[in-house]
Amino acid sequence: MRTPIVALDFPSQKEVEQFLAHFGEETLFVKVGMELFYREGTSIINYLKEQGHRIFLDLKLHDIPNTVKSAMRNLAILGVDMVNVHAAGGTNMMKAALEGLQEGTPEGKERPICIAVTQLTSTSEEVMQRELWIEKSLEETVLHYAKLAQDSGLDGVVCSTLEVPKIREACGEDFVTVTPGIRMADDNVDDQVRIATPARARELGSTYIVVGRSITKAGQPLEAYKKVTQQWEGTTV
Ligand SMILES: O=C(O)c1cc(=O)[nH]c(=O)n1[C@@H]1O[C@H](COP(=O)(O)O)[C@@H](O)[C@H]1O
Repeated sequence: MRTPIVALDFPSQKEVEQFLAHFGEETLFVKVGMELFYREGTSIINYLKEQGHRIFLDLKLHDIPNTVKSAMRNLAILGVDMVNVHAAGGTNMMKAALEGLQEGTPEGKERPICIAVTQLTSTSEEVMQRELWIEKSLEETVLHYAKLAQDSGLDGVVCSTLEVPKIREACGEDFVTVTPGIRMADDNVDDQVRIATPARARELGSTYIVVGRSITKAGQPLEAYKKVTQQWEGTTV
């Protein structure tokens, strides 16, 4: 069964527990980001693991290679399933991230999947060119960063669904594409720019979708989760 990765963008464990209570015994693939991790630290990871959830720890590391390597060694010890870096840190940093993860992964356990953020889904081509002084098109830039990530040995990238077909073509079917910026047709767009529905993400070939507010801010989170999952699985459009 395909499950969306649910972004647990909550201020503390209390709100996480209230949210997860809607799901009863069901285990999810969840994402812990900066907001929650900076408040609760590693205890939130241990709590979610004890409940049987799979975890994407989204801390988007971006620093000098030595610092990223040491940080990744510590994240690997936590036993999470997926971690990420910013591809803008360059190939030496991405290779160092992988080395740190390999060193920190406990004996007999699998190394967490390591992916690189290409261009945030909240970034438009116009802003990227005007503010960041990247002159290429957004699609070319994302594709270039994806190739850098692959050359560095990473398992995949975070990108928008819109860039997935080109990445698949260039990097192959096994290269993981994790796509946030997912919205149901009548949802608020909020701060996202490069968005798509779960159905469109399936058509375009995303490996995983990340869904936050469409589920976490819904009046009935379980219902919202089911609707997203059905579109993502292709049982509804
Ligand atoms: O790395 C990420 O997860 C990420 C990368 C990106 O380019 N865009 C993006 O939205 N995200 C994360 O995905 C989640 C999207 O949340 P919603 O916009 O509420 O669905 C947030 O937790 C973001 O931090």
